[in-house]
Amino acid sequence: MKLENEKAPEPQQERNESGKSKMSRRELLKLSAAAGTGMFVGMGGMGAFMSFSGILKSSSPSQEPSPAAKDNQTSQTSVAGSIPFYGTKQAGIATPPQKYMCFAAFDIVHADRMKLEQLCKTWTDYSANMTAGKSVGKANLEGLAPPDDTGETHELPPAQLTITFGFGPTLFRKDGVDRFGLAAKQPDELVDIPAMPGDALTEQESGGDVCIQACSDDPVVSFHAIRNLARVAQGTAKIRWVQEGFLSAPDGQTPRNLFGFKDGTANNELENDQAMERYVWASPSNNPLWMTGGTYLAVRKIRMFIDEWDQTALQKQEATFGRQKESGAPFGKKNEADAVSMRHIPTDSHVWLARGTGTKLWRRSYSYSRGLDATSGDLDAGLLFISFQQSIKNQFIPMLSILAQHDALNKYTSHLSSAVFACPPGAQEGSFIGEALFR
Ligand SMILES: C=CC1=C(C)c2cc3[nH]c(cc4nc(cc5[nH]c(cc1n2)c(C)c5CCC(=O)O)C(CCC(=O)O)=C4C)c(C)c3C=C
Ligand SMILES: [Fe+2]
Repeated sequence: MKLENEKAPEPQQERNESGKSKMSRRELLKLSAAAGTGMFVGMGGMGAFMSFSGILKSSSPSQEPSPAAKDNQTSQTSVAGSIPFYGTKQAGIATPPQKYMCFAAFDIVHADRMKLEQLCKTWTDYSANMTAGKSVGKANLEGLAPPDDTGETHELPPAQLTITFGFGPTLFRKDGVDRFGLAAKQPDELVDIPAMPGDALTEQESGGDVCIQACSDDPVVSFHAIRNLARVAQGTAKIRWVQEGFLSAPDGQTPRNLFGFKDGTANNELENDQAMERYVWASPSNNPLWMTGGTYLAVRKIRMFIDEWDQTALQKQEATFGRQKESGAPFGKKNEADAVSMRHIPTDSHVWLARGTGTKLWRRSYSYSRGLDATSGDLDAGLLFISFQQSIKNQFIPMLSILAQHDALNKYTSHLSSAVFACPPGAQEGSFIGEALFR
């Protein structure tokens, strides 16, 4: 492979980077009862690496929030175990990953800009309530209409629920049509991912006008969020594709993917405001104003052939990633947090290739399982890969392209879904998600 002759960015790697119901779910339940109702350096122009400290933490209610989670605590009273929806940045991006995710891509089913705007208002209101552990809509206790809230979370705490919105390229222009008069506002960064070698994408499970990522520490809470946002959107938007995901790790440790490897380690290098500004948050210099404080989300549903992987020798597994399985340490090092030494890892390994691009992504991926693949008799499982970055064009696509061509991991994976979204900044109380886009 040609890249073997490339000079790896070794010196930089070697640093020691030692209608609004404001009722709580409980209150609603009591009322119901009373009523009798039950690149390689240079590729993206980003060669510098940031120093870092600390390790990626899985979430827990007692945990010190990340810088972005703090942003989201400025304008709203915090309920125990909750992450406020309102804030300068959307929650669910820099927020330490919760245990369960439900991700949905929606199609807007009409071309009425006012209805779209109204939906964004309603989604904002619903999201603020759900993230605070409250029910949505009206209770309809007289029983003549279905309750607005579907009810499955009534006694449950908010479980650190975050709800994150993104706008896809087709919201701005679809088949050459500017359905909502938003075409002029499409950011240059919001470009489609081109076809990659080895892609096995299906159109029905790719793209989408809007995405919603609901993450929490309770699978019912995450599902309920997407279900109720879809329910209230009826007639305006419908789910195009959806995927649930899970991850688990002891507090303070990096979760492992379904190949048994710690996944997310290198996010450490972005856990400081300077690095997040450089690699993740949209740069004001080349973005429309409405994206200030926003970022870009790339998602790939990637099947992992776990049956074949489980027949693969440990040495080969480790060489595929360039990290040790047990400790997560890079080759030639002892600890997970030790600096990667490029000369110790195979040039077709996942880490060598991803790191060699010279850029960084903020990854927030979840494992998924979809039962049995009836044709092969194998488990149908994989990774809903999600990353946030400043540029789809200069960070995500170049990296994906290198990986798609050369990654040893490709023998064990297949990409099934693909989409990109522009995630606007957070909404302030009294405003709504994406408001600046419509002004
Ligand atoms: C386009 C970007 C990436 C895709 C697609 C991707 C798929 C993918 N990754 C793993 C498992 C691991 N990835 C790791 C590191 C890593 N991966 C990417 C990007 C993509 N991964 C980056 C930018 C990095 C960091 C590289 C670095 O700078 O060191 C690791 C190693 C541990 C870690 O740092 O997280 C693992 C393990 C799978 C299984 C997968 C598709 C199914
Ligand atoms: Fe990866």
